[in-house]
Amino acid sequence: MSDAVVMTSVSKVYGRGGGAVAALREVSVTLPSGGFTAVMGPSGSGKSTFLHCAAGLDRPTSGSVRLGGTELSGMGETALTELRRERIGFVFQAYNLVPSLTVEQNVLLPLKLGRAKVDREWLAEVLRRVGLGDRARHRPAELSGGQQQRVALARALVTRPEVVFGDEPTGALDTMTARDVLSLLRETVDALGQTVVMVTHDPVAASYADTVLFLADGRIVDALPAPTPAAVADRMTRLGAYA
Ligand SMILES: Nc1ncnc2c1ncn2[C@@H]1O[C@H](COP(=O)(O)OP(=O)(O)OP(=O)(O)O)[C@@H](O)[C@H]1O
Repeated sequence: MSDAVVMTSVSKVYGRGGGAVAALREVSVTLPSGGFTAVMGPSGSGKSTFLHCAAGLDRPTSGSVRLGGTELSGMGETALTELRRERIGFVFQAYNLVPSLTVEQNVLLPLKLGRAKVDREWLAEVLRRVGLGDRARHRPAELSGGQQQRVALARALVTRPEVVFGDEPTGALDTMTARDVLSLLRETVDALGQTVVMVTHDPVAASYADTVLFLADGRIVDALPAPTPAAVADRMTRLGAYA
């Protein structure tokens, strides 16, 4: 397995002087290509900061982040924006769909913005995989929350990104719908070899991953392969997350 993301001694400090907060402290980790990694930890442990630094949405204060061999630190804003658009997919808790556009137009948005050619066959396959093959001309308001998140996932996949990053992608969904979306993420890893990195608070959601990384106070303190919901919840309890 090659490496999708390699972080070396990544630190992130917000603010300065007495009010400075160290959100990440010397984090070094390799996220394997074709793997599904979940990131958990107590509130304020640095999960979002980790995801944002790994995905080039935020810059570390020090350390190195490499995506498929490309060093992100030192890249200019324009190059970084282009890299995110072409090589990374995002799924957030809020679906961030454009209400006036159809499902298909929303999914095609990253390609239009990047002036990239549309591969109609791949578009059809992505829509079919997320179960929206017959909804291409619908608008977001005509869809359920779970369906809207599946549109967001299709939009993330359409550029064939090296990594899909999810920040609480199922946070706004009810339990059954969340499982649907998680199964779909799992399937993109198993069937398409997609690399997925997801921040979550939910031990059940984390159990869909190959490995769970645990953050505490800005450090990776544990990694759990082949996670079960019970094992994840147990580690979280030991980190004091549910105290
Ligand atoms: N823009 C910012 N300015 C200052 N401090 C920040 C900023 N963003 C995050 N922090 C601080 O950095 C630390 C890590 O925050 P982060 O959002 O990464 O944690 P998290 O684990 O994602 O938390 P949660 O689970 O509550 O979303 C926290 O102490 C937070 O208050």
